[in-house]
Amino acid sequence: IIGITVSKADHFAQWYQEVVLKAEMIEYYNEIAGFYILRPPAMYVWNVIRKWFQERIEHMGVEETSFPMFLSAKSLEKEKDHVEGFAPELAWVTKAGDKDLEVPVAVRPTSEAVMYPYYAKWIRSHRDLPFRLNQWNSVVRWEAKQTTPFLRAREFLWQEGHTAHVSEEAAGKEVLEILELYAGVYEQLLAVPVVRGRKTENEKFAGGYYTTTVEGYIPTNGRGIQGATSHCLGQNFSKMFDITVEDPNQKGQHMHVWQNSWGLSTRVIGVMVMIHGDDKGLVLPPRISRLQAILIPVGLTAKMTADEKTAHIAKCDELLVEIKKAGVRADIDVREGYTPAWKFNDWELKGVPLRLEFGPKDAAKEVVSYARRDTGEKGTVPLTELATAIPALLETVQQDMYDKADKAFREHRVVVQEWSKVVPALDSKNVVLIPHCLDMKCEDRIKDLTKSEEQVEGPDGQKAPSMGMKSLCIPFEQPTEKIAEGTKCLSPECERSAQTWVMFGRSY
Ligand SMILES: O=C(C[C@H]1NCCC[C@H]1O)Cn1cnc2c(c1=O)CCCC2
Ligand SMILES: [Mg+2]
Repeated sequence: IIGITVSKADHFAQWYQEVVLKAEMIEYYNEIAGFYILRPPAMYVWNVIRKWFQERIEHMGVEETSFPMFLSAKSLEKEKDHVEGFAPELAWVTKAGDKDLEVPVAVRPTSEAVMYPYYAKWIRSHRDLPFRLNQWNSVVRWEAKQTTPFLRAREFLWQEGHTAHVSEEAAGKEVLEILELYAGVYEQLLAVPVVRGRKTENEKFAGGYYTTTVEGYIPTNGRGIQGATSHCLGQNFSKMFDITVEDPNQKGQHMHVWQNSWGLSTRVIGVMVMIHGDDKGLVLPPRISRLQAILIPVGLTAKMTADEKTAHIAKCDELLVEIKKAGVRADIDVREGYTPAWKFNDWELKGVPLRLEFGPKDAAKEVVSYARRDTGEKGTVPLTELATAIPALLETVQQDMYDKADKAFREHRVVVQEWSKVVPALDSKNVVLIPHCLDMKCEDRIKDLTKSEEQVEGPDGQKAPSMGMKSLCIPFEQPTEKIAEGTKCLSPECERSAQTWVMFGRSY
């Protein structure tokens, strides 16, 4: 095994591809471009997320469903106004065997059009509300852009929640509850800080009413990245699909239900890899790592007799049993023919949060030596304290990983009130908070005005002029700095008054 051949700072895109491959999270599906195989280390992360999220939405009263993966052109027709933008991404099945299908069917890119005709059938009375279904599945979007593992694939795993409510308030409450769960997936499981906010009109889901989002930050290139979205659809889809109930407030009247839809995908794994990884490879937060600690016997030199070696390994096995009994997902590496140094590199590449070493010297001192994967810090734990010290150490790693990422994001989230300072801030890997008018065209112009000649390596590894900045969100938590009365939108071409602070940045 050779390690990562490029530095994260200098060749981020290549570094990322090598890490996900060599840490055995991903295999390229070479038959067809844009598809990836998720291997056990990645599926383990996804399953921890799924269990955590599933338990909490069940607690909210969301039930699970499974709809067909194909949709008819007819039902897509209903969404035509906002789907046309997406049409190029639709994959179609036109034949079965050697026979053409009478009517071609599309592979679901998302399931609104699949599900909502049945919502119209099932939801009749306001007593059926709130109506809440979620499905865990995969969707296909035939991306034209360069694909990359986890972040942009032509098929990805996600969950898609689709709910119906009697009022805008009830829908709005759930939008935020779900958004907070998405923030929890990032902050509590992946040790990734996110900013919660609302998408601007430019960036929201076109078919919806408003979009709330959790936004991440990649320190290596200073880009923002959308982490997950929770949309209020308003009554747009219930009008398209005629989902009505009798109006509880007006006898004999019917009302269109208020709907939400919310999704989180395997993209979250890519975000975690990009933020925490280093030049030795993957760095996994303990809470989502299949293996939290790897015990490596050391000091088994030629001087030791075979019996002494056997006795030492037996002692290691005892320690492993005790560590696992304490709830730690641990294993031992007794592979023959590999040096401890080789093993250290291999497990560092795979991102195991804690390495434990046990040799004759440790045995004599009645300690286990450890090395943290996130900071490299080394130390020892008395054999008598394994059951408490190892879990505590893992919790410290989890928290320290979060704190480090949170500090990096906070330090690179800067309030800017002079236009001339914007591009320099972006070029210094910041996202910016600027007073903005919220006009869509003004936002488009800002993207053009902030392209800079500086050649940087894009996600595809090619050098290109750095892109202009997009709005990432209107943060719910606004900067403490007030926007003084009469303040104008920061764009040099805009005379409108500023409405609010908007977070802008170069992004994925
Ligand atoms: O998928 C959504 C909205 C919604 N879908 C359900 C989960 C939450 C949220 O993503 C938006 N969207 C994105 N991308 C596409 C479509 C689309 O509707 C439809 C056509 C193909 C590409
Ligand atoms: Mg897309």
